[in-house]
Amino acid sequence: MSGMTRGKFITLEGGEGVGKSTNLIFLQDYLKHRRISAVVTREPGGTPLAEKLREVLLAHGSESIAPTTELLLMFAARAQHIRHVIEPALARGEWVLCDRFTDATYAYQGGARHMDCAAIAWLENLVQGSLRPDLTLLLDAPAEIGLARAKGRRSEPDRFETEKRRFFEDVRQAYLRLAALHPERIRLIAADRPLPEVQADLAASLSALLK
Ligand SMILES: Nc1ncnc2c1ncn2[C@@H]1O[C@H](COP(=O)(O)OP(=O)(O)OP(=O)(O)O)[C@@H](O)[C@H]1O
Ligand SMILES: Cc1cn([C@H]2C[C@H](O)[C@@H](COP(=O)(O)O)O2)c(=O)[nH]c1=O
Repeated sequence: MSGMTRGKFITLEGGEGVGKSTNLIFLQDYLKHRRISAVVTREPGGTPLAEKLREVLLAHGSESIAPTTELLLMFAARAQHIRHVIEPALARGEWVLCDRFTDATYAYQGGARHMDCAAIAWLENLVQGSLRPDLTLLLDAPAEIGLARAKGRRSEPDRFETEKRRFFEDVRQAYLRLAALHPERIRLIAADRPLPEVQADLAASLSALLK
């Protein structure tokens, strides 16, 4: 048996354009300065097959994707990601910084598509076993702020980004309910502030795990 200490699993969550990708890079640098190697990855995606599923999930196609199909594809991608990227990295003692994970499924498929949360919980147990994030950093901002930031960045909105405003408000409320339900794991961080302020809070949250 190896005496290797298992790495920590950190997820970043929040609605569209709140700053997850930007701040993942910041957190990777923060850890690097403390000599902690971290794998940065994302969902849906993170392996070649999971990235193909991401393309299917985000593309506009002639055939609409049923909510159940969407839910199952999210978990199919996650199963690959856990098996080929997340678990091996944690077992090697590396940290994993992941742009979205299962809280996104509760927020988008549960909160906004109104899929049954008990079904999501069943799939979560099937696909993840006992794997849960050690810490989740939830970036919170009014939907219109995140959508405006995302619009400024990309020319073509993806399948989710063309949903109606109500969808993103439901996503935000579902995330806030998750934060209230799991205060021991989820740190709520106001993302509608200048980046240095957001990053000071992120660093403080992460530093608690380094003690
Ligand atoms: N606190 C902030 N203040 C102002 N602009 C910000 C802030 N954080 C991020 N941005 C900018 O907003 C845009 C979206 O940020 P980013 O791509 O990191 O968001 P995201 O949450 O990863 O988006 P998506 O959900 O679409 O993947 C980028 O142009 C980024 O530079
Ligand atoms: C993991 C996960 C993601 N989604 C949605 C949320 C976003 O709209 C897209 C991913 O694109 P982004 O670049 O991260 O914004 O997928 C979801 O609906 N359910 C999930 O479990």
